[in-house]
Amino acid sequence: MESYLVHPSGPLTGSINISGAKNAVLPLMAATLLCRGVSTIDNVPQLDDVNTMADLLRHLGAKVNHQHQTLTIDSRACTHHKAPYHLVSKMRASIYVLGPLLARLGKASVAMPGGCAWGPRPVDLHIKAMQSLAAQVHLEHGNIHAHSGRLQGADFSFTTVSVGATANMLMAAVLAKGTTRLFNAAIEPEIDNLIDQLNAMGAQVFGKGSHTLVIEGVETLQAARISAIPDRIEAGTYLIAAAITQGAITLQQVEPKHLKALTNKLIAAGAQISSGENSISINASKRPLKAISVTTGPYPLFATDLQPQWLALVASLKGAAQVKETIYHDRFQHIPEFVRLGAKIRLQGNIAAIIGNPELSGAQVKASDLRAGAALILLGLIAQGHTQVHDIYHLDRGYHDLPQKLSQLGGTIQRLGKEPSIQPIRLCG
Ligand SMILES: CC(=O)N[C@H]1[C@@H](OP(=O)(O)OP(=O)(O)OC[C@H]2O[C@@H](n3ccc(=O)[nH]c3=O)[C@H](O)[C@@H]2O)O[C@H](CO)[C@@H](O)[C@@H]1O
Ligand SMILES: C=C(OP(=O)(O)O)C(=O)O
Repeated sequence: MESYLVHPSGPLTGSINISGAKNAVLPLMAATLLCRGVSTIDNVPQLDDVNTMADLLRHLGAKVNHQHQTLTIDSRACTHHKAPYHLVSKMRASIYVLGPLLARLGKASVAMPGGCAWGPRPVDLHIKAMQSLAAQVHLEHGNIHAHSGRLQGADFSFTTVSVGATANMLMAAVLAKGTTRLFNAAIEPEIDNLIDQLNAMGAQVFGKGSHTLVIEGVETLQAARISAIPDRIEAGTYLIAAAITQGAITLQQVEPKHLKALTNKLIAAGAQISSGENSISINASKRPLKAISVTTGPYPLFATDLQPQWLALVASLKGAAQVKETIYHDRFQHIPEFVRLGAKIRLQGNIAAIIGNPELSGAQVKASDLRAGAALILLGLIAQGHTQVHDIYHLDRGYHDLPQKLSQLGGTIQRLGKEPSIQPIRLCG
């Protein structure tokens, strides 16, 4: 099992480019199933999750080619409707093929993605959404089996704001007969990116950026070309890396407005932030930052995917703060690993109370999931001695060129080879 050896760094400095967003690319890839043609997606990072989705699309009959940062997906021969466990179990986002397969083939059989590293992640809203479009759905032997004639437009209200269920429903409804109205839809930038792609394919989706979406179903869609938006979570991780090391860096190829919730908190902590059209600079070198509390929430609130990294920051600063998680109440598997490094954190329900400790000491730790792994790397950059982060396959899911980008900023993390160890059970990503 490979690991990263993280060397303590001084303040990070310099400039890096941010990659395309994993969480945008995955639904964009699934949506290519809705047409019979050759689709192109630009700004696609080299990530394990992208490879997994490519393998899944190939399994369904597509030809997928990823060169440099461009993906071409030829979905003309997609006739298979089964997304098997060995692929779906690698990545929860595999559920994104449910809507497109139903819309295209009138049938889909997708293994249940199950729970993730930090606790339950239900798919009930995805299923109810498909049922509202007149699909018959039943669960058997760990699979979601769905079939339908042409899907029928309907009104559907999400009881919880769900990025994944909104995306799946959009992809199903664009080819449904009649009008679909979605209430309490997610407004994450990745949803807007998907809507742009669907409309470029000939779909009629209205209300982008609002919680109410109206979809006028069309008979067919054509292949289109779309670029994935910049990865706001990757960008946020590097901004926090600069903050934790009291550095000053610039990120290029970002969308500053997608990062407002984070940059506002960084400013409140005492960092200087300046934004260009597609760049953000942070300077955290002027004075020690203050520990600031955050509460996660759906966009445009503070992203849960930046919660472990923020928790790492406040764990290393003088002062007390709270981190409240409202999206995934159990997303705190990283705390015991932080504690190994000397962090002082008490968890009560979905609130972590932190007393900062600027004197952290390096240790052997384990990435419990993707962002938890990123947060441990950040702590390793400032802990005394070395920190070895194990189970880094999680990081390969979501951080393109992590060692190279950190090294461009003056940090050093070294990928260590496969040492004999017990193979972990890989849940849904
Ligand atoms: C590939 C991808 O884009 N993953 C992101 C996506 O995950 P994902 O799309 O899985 O997350 P959701 O937005 O669906 O989850 C939001 C909330 O809705 C609940 N829920 C969701 C679906 C459902 O059927 N029933 C239900 O109750 C979840 O338990 C959670 O409490 O959004 C999350 C929240 O921003 C991020 O952490 C993930 O990085
Ligand atoms: C949790 C994440 O991804 P996924 O939903 O694919 O597990 C993430 O990107 O932080």
